[in-house]
Amino acid sequence: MKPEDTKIQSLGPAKIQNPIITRQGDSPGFRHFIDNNEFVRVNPFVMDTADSCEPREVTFELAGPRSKIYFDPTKLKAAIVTCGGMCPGINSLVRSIVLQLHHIYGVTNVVGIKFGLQGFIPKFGHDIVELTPTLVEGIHGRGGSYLGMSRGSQSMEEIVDSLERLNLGLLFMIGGDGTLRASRAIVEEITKRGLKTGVVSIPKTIDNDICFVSKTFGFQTAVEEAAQAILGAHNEATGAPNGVGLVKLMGRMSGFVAAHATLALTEVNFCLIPEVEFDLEGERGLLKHLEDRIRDRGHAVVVVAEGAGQNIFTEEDLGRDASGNLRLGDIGTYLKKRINQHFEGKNIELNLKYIDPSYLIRSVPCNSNDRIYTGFLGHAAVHAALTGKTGMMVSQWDNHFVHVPVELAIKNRKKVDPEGSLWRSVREATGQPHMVNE
Ligand SMILES: Nc1ncnc2c1ncn2[C@@H]1O[C@H](COP(=O)(O)OP(=O)(O)OP(=O)(O)O)[C@@H](O)[C@H]1O
Ligand SMILES: O=P(O)(O)OC[C@H]1O[C@](O)(CO)[C@@H](O)[C@@H]1O
Ligand SMILES: [Mg+2]
Repeated sequence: MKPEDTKIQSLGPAKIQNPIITRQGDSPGFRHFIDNNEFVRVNPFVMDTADSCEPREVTFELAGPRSKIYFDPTKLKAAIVTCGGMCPGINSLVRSIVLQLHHIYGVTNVVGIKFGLQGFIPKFGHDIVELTPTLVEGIHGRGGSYLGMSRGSQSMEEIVDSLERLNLGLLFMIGGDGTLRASRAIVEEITKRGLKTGVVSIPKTIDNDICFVSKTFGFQTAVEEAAQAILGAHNEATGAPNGVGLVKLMGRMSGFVAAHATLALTEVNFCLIPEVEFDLEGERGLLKHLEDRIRDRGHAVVVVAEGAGQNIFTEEDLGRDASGNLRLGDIGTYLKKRINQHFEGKNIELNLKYIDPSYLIRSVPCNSNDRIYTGFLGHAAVHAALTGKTGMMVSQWDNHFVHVPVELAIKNRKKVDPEGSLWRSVREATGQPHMVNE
């Protein structure tokens, strides 16, 4: 990676004194402004979590307030949109952005776009909501999404028409990889039209699959919920003769939720994720190992990420969702059927209990750590946006809050490295072998 790859796009020179200076004066804690040339060097070893992001010395622009800003806060109108699937902490993040805009910068004209990118398209008829501190006061304790979200492709021209019609100077986009791609397309259209509207994104996904983000907000809460399902599965498995608790967890292309939830309880005997191939049949297959485990210990817990074992369904074309994401074969119910058949065939009694917490892990209110985290992200996003930065996302990467060009974030998908320390820990905690027949 070259140093210019981490350079952040700007709307123009920042010439206005940051109102923090007049509002807060020269008080301790408010003295430090980040110089635009302040970059932090990140540990190249953490790169191994970002699939094929080369492990080289890399620096990112440090997040935080600048002494000069680009926008005049009294004339600025900003909007927030939340896209894709839900994630714990979305409301807390929206609140953090609104309060930071109002109280720290004096930007009082803030609106919320309802139901993701649909909200920009007039034919859907969604209202634009005025986001005031009073309105967002209590939303951080709520699960779900106050603004609503959606999938589905929308015309970039119509979206930017809306930005113009609404007279927006700033757009905060909260979403996953698809949203980051959409933000890039919006910035392209804005640039084509010569507009001065900034677009700053905040990465959101319980899958935790975005490059250059150590952990997405809400991930920790989702893992906590997933761990509850595993606890239930373990209780069921130990409470019946030859009990098997089978848990399916979200994780389309990356198995971070399954891997972390497995480590959270260490009651799991087999953890299956999209990044690691496994066979069902044969001497080294899952069924044989599960049978051995049941014979030895009389109970077992299996965790499967929804994107695992998709090679089984290659014959079926399940199509794509409205946003173009591949639809997955249902590995959970498939495994349930195949495990039951296997034990029936061997005449071994089996009590399999299937648990699919599904949307429960992402629609709950976030925990305190994720609330704190969304607070930091919201503050960092507002600081960056007011300075005139665009085409970027804020991120915590290698313990620093930084600015990452969207272009760089969407180059790859972050995945569990089958050769890395996370997967090694899972293997150690479960004791599961490499389940592929040679
Ligand atoms: N290449 C693209 N260009 C323009 N818009 C896109 C692109 N990819 C996705 N989008 C739009 O971005 C929005 C969000 O995308 P998507 O539904 O894939 O969710 P996401 O942001 O990836 O979040 P999640 O974490 O839930 O997957 C959708 O409205 C989708 O149509
Ligand atoms: O059913 P929906 O809302 O399209 O979303 C499901 C997907 O969204 C995620 O929660 C995040 O991308 C995935 O884990 C899951 O596959
Ligand atoms: Mg996505």
